[in-house]
Amino acid sequence: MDTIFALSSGAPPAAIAVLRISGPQAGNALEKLAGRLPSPRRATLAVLRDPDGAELDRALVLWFPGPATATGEDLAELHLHGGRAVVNAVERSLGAVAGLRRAEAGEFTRRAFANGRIDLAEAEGLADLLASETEMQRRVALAMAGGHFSRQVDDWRHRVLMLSAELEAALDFDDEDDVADLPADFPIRVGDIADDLRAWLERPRSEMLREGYKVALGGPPNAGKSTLFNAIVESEAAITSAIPGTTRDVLERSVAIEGVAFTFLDTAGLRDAPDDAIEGEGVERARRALESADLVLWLGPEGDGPAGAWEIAAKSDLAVGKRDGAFAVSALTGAGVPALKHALVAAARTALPPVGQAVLNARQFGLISDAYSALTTGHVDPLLMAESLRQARVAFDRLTGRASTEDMLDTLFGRFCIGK
Ligand SMILES: Nc1nc2c(ncn2[C@@H]2O[C@H](COP(=O)(O)OP(=O)(O)OP(=O)(O)O)[C@@H](O)[C@H]2O)c(=O)[nH]1
Ligand SMILES: [K+]
Ligand SMILES: [Mg+2]
Repeated sequence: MDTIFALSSGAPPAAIAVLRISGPQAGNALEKLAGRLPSPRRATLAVLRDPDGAELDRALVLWFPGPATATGEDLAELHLHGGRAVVNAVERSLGAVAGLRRAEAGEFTRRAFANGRIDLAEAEGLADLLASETEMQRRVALAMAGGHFSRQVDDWRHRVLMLSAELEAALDFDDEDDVADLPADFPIRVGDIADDLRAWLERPRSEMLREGYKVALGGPPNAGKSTLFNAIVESEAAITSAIPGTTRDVLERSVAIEGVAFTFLDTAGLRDAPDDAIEGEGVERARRALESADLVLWLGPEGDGPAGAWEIAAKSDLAVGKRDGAFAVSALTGAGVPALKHALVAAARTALPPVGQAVLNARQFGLISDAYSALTTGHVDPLLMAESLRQARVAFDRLTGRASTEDMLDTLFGRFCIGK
């Protein structure tokens, strides 16, 4: 097993740069640079020297003997002065120690997983935590990284395992030529687990957190969609003009409002007889975008928008289309825009997971669905039921990584930066 090292803090220059070393040679490497091995788990001031004895830096060093460490291996940390040349020089000296090499992306975390320090669901949560950009993403990722979901999966797995064991016992006990019956309370107990799974399947999904709450602006040409879009995303992203049919492609902008992630879509004006084939294609794309959105802001005639759309009375400064039940906004003066944004945040929050609640990503959703299908087949034959229970257990094992493929691990750990 190689010993790996990498810069685990941000890019220099910075006040401090943290280099991590993990693996069987970590202690040896630290001793070579610092002259001696400090007491475990105590920050110690040390002069680091290269193999020729020349001073590299004066640094805080930490020594964590394995296996009770973040990676499950011997681990050392060097807190250096965060200059590019300092980091380069120390990395050069580490590279010269036999058995040491630079870490690949996510390799520290992968070792933590391989050594059972974290499970797969926690690793996924960690990846999301590092990638999180909004307050809401951070909180959900933290809940996943904290093992809440993993504990839940372990509970399901344990319950299914108990049922399997009881079933095996019942099958063994039975006469060879007699047909065994399911224990009486079985359907109820299997159903209880299935109900739990369904509750998780009904939760909002993590893609929604990552991509944000999707809001599309729709309506006839010149309704003021692009101008309102620009006002909401606070940039001149879309071209606006007095010419109907200005917007052709669907334009996307992701922004966070009050800590909630949104993706806004500006679309071509809908009309039945477009000027040309290009506008016609634009109208097609607009219709698809409106269908795909979580919410549509409709800037057209009352009742003409898609079901569930919010009616927007745009250009309120002109006092043309004022009407009840519609948001009056003027993208030109800004009137009504803050109120609209506020209402959007409230709507997004109800559609997004509550604070601190863990959510499923696409992979987890698929596996929970598999387990759910296996447990809702309604088998009364004990042998078939035993097989269903086994299938559910396989899905649970894949969730926490008890059973996982190399491909999947490569994909997951490749998401991390080097040094994590
Ligand atoms: N007075 C006033 N004019 C506005 C307002 N919003 C947009 N306009 C004008 O309305 C015209 C059309 O605006 P756009 O934002 O291009 O309208 P659109 O719905 O995106 O149009 P298409 O992309 O062609 O479908 C432009 O001349 C804008 O300046 C507003 O709030 N008040
Ligand atoms: K226009
Ligand atoms: Mg437009």
